[in-house]
Order: sequence, then structure tokens, then C-alpha cells
Amino acid sequence: MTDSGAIDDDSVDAGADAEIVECLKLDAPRSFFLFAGAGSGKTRSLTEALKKVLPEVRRHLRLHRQQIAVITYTNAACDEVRHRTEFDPLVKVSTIHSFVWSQIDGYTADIKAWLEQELNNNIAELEEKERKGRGGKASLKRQRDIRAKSERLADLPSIKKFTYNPDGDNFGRDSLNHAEVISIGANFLTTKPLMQRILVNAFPIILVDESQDTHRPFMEALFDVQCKQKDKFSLGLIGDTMQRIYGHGLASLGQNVPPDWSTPAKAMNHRSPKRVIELINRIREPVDGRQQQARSDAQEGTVRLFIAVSGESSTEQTEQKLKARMAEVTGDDEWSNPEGDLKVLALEHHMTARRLGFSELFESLAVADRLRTGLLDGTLPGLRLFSERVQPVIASRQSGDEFAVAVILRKWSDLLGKKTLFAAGDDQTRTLLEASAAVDRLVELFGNGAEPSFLDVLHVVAETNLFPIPEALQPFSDRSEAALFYEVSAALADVEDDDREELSETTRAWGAFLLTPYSQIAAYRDYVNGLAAYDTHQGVKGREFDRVFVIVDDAEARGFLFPYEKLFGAKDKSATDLKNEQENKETGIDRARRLLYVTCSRAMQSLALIIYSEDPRKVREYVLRESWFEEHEVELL
Ligand SMILES: Nc1ncnc2c1ncn2[C@@H]1O[C@H](COP(=O)(O)OP(=O)(O)OP(=O)(O)O)[C@@H](O)[C@H]1O
Repeated sequence: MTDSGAIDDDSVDAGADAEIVECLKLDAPRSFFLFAGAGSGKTRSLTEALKKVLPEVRRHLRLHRQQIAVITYTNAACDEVRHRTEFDPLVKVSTIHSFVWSQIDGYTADIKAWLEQELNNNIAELEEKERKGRGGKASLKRQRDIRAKSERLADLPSIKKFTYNPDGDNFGRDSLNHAEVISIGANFLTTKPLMQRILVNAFPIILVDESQDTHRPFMEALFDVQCKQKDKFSLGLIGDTMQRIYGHGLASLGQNVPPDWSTPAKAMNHRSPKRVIELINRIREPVDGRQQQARSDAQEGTVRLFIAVSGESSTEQTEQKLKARMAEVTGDDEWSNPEGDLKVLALEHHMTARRLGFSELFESLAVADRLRTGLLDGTLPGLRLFSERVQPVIASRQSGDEFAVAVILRKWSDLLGKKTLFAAGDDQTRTLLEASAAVDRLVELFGNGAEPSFLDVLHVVAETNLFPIPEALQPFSDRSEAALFYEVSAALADVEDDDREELSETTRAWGAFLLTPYSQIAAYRDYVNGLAAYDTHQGVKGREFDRVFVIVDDAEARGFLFPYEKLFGAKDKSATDLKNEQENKETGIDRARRLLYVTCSRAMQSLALIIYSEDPRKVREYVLRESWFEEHEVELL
């Protein structure tokens, strides 16, 4: 080892990779548990092991029509593993939800039986609570739930096949929700020996990446399968308990690893510079004492903690100044370059929306539960009309790129659809001119510095038939602004039963959205397409960036799940925290510490944190006492 804590031999963990390859022998399979810190190359170990093993097992897998299953946390992680394993068809890479659905899809009668029992149990529980409980809001909610579940129960016999979309919302009569799919998969695997055999015959090796956050019931089912089928099956769990940031993970993972499992270990961090590794080691130390070493060629790196008074300073201005300050202390201009390669992380989406300038758009739609997932992943048709059709066509016309205008219109506009062009026969020129004039009308909306609302834009699209209007927006396409207010408030006033209430919530959300400035669409589009410099603390799990700027502001985050102020010593622990600590139960402070570990460990070169605190001095004292930072690395604003 060198003086600075770096290890001379960067291949010190090669033994772990060899151990994993050994486990994946089909004639003598062994399960393994690879749990190692951030940036230790876990994903890389997984893909390298696959590359080594595939040539040896290819013939066997083909002959027995088998595959190796890799379960990852996000679709992006799936793409990464597929890419790294060169899209080998013998490796089935999927997210947990799509994997489980692929196992249970088609077992309609069994799903019906499960759901019938589940609904009956739920209804009985609710009725019992209703008998014991008092009236008021909770009772009304229980009654609504009982009605909805009873209706679903009554509908069951007529369902021919269940539907499920692993990547979206599932609200249809015959659809299953995400939690149900996981529970059904876990239940079938533990209670139906045939399902276990089918699984193991299809996938003699299952590797689960980010297993610390993989859904508890399914993890327990996999342990059960492994225990019963260990001579034919290898289960590989990869992850880091310190990076468990979602409530649905199996908290006890890693505590009772069966003695016949292999437990390869990795000690090196290949991602971060020495100073960042020192910091994340300090943050981790009280949890499990695991410490990482830097590579021999690791840079020194820079970390800074800025502390501001919460609620007092304009965050945008403060953060701009701090980026400039980081450029100064690191000598790296990318920090202050507005187009620079920098990732800014805030806890909640509304915090990033505010900083990127699409707060009104975001807040108006985020209130509706049914719209939230689509809002965050950019799949709401009502928004895509603007983000994927209107916005690009206006930008192309404004920049004089007529080729791009034509491509967008051909792809999305009914005016240039095959049917319309065919019907126009020899008169196609007129149709083309009509479409072009419609685009002109859109562009005119922005003349003389005007700032149209989404409703103004929707009106032009509807009047010109430029693009089809998504269902959610159809009720508004011929409403004036005044009528829209009336429409939305009328829908609200008419709340009576469950369905109406849900409908009115979405209607109100779309109505409020349409009244917000259209100019916010560009920033929103960049954000959901991953092109913005901002992301959330949870959203960057598994990823890495040269420069990372972490924003911590409990007041702005509005939540209670990650109380950073308590973690940083600015606020005292509550009586419940102390009681939980005594009973060895998880506290919010534990959760905040793990999330902080995840965000800080993304940095490949330099890292800045800004904490907006009610008591900056206490924060400073705490981080110095805990040796997270040195004096010169902490700046009070
Ligand atoms: N043996 C190695 N030699 C050189 N670079 C490596 C090695 N292993 C991993 N890396 C690099 O280190 C970085 C982190 O690797 P990887 O993303 O696989 O880590 P991880 O353990 O999955 O991280 P995390 O848990 O923090 O998401 C990547 O840039 C990867 O290419």
C-alpha cells in the first residue's frame, strides 16, 4: 500500500471475479453473495463473469433451451448489461417486474384464485376495522375501498386475461398493479413446486443486481427456490447493503448467508478519487465498518461542504456562486460552465423542476396520483403532444430546418398521413401547404415576445388538425380560458363517489396544467430525457459523473423520509428515533446516511455539497467532529 491509502496492485479483487465464475458451473452450481461498496465494480464483475462463463455453457444452455437470467433495477441498467454482454440471446436481462410478469403471465386461473382470496381477505379486514373504528374521513375512505374491492371481486369471473405494463400505471379493469405482480410471483414460487421446477429448468442461473433494493417477497421466494433446488441452481446476489434506499428491499439481506454460499469480497473503489473515498468511508464506518481502498492511479480529488441558512438565500443565486467557487478551488472550469459536464442532485423532483424552470407545469400535474409516473418518465400522451410533436416542429421551423419539419409532420400529423394524402390524390400540394400553414400559426403564437399558455397552443393544434389530440386533452380543446376555469371547478364541485373523485382530480390537473406557460416544455423535455444537468438523489443510483453537486434542503424537500438535518447534527433526534435506536430498528437518520453515501459515491473527480440548515454552526461542528470534512473544506455562507 502507498502512503495515501492507495493499493499498489489494482487487481487485488481479481480473486472475487474468479470465485464468481467458479459458482456458475452448471454441473456443480453454487450460490453467491457479492456485496461490496460503491464503485467497486460489482456490475463489471457480473458482466465479466457472464462473458467468461458463456463460452463454456453455451452448448448446454442451447441443448436444454435454457438461459441465464439477470435481474437489474432499471431499464437503463438492463440496457447496460445487454450492451456489455453483446446482446447475447442466452442472457435474459430484465427488470424485476418484467421478469416476474413473464413468469406468471398466462396463468389466468391461478391469478384469479389468488386475487379472489386477496380481495376477500382485504374486504374482511376493512369491514372488521369499520366495525371497530369511528366515523369520519378514515371511515369514508374504508367504505370507498370496500366498494372498489367488491366491484373488482364481482368483475373477476368475466376477465379473460390479465394485463400488466411493467413500466407504467395499470388502471384498467383487467390489469394488475406492480405490488400484486410481485406478490403473485412470490406466492406461486413458494407454494407451487411445479413453478419452482419450471423456473429452475428455464434459468439454472439467476443473477440479481442491486439486490439490496429488490422487492422483499420475491427475494424471499428466490431464497426458498435456492434452498430446495441447490444442486441444479445458482442464485447470485450482487449489491451493497449501504446502498439500500427504497423501503421495499429486504433489510436483513446479508445477515444470515447460508454457509454453503460463496461470499466473494471486493475492497477497491475504481471510480472515485482518494478524498471522496475517504469521505464515503467515514459516512459508512458506523454502519458496518467496511472501508474501501483507492486505486494506485486514483487522483487526489476535491470535496467541499457549503452551509447556508435554510429559507433565507435565493437558492439559484447561491448555487451559481458555489459552482464558480468550485471552479476556483478545483481549477476545473467545467464547474462554472453553464453547459458544463456537472450533475446537480436534489432530493425531490419538484426541487429540480423549480431550478430548471418548469415548476408550474410539474406541480399542476404532480398532484394527480394517476399522472405522477407518466409525468416523471415522460410518457403522458397529454404532455408528449407538446414535448415530442409541437416543440420539435416549432423549433425546426424557427431554425429553418424544413427537412426536420417534414419528418415530424409525416410521422405524427394526420394532415400528412397516408390516408389524407391518398384521399387528396392529385391535390397533395394543397395538403402540404395546409400542414405548413398550421405550423406557421403555431410559430405566430410566439410573435412579439408573446408567452402563450399550453391552452393557446392546444387551440391552434385543434383548429388546424395539425396533430391528433390525446384523450386527456380533448375536453379542453375548444374551451376558452374562462370556460376552462369553470369546467375545472365544476368538475371539482361535483365530487360524489370514488370514480368521480379520481376523474375530477385528473381533470383538474390537466386543466391547471393547460393554464401554465408553454415555455416550460423545453426544460421539462430535457429533464425527462435525461439531458438536464439535474437529477434526484435516488435517480442516480448505479451511475457515475465527473463532478457532483449535492443539494440538501429538508425544508424545501417537504418530506420526512430522509431527515438530513438530523443526520448532520443540526436537529436533535426525536424520542422515537432514540427508542428505535435502542431497539435496533431503522431510523430516518439511517436512511438519510445511506442516501448520502449513494450520492457522494457517484463522484469521479470532485464533489460539492450544499446544505440549507436551520443551524449552520451545528452542522459545521458535527462534520468536523465526525471527521467527514477538514476545516478548510467547510464554508459557512
Ligand atoms: N477492475 C477494474 N478495473 C478498472 N476499472 C474498473 C474495474 N472495475 C470497475 N471499474 C470501473 O469503476 C467504475 C465503477 O464500476 P461499477 O459501476 O461496476 O461499480 P459498482 O460496484 O456497480 O458501483 P455502485 O454500487 O456504486 O453503483 C466503472 O467506471 C467501471 O468501469
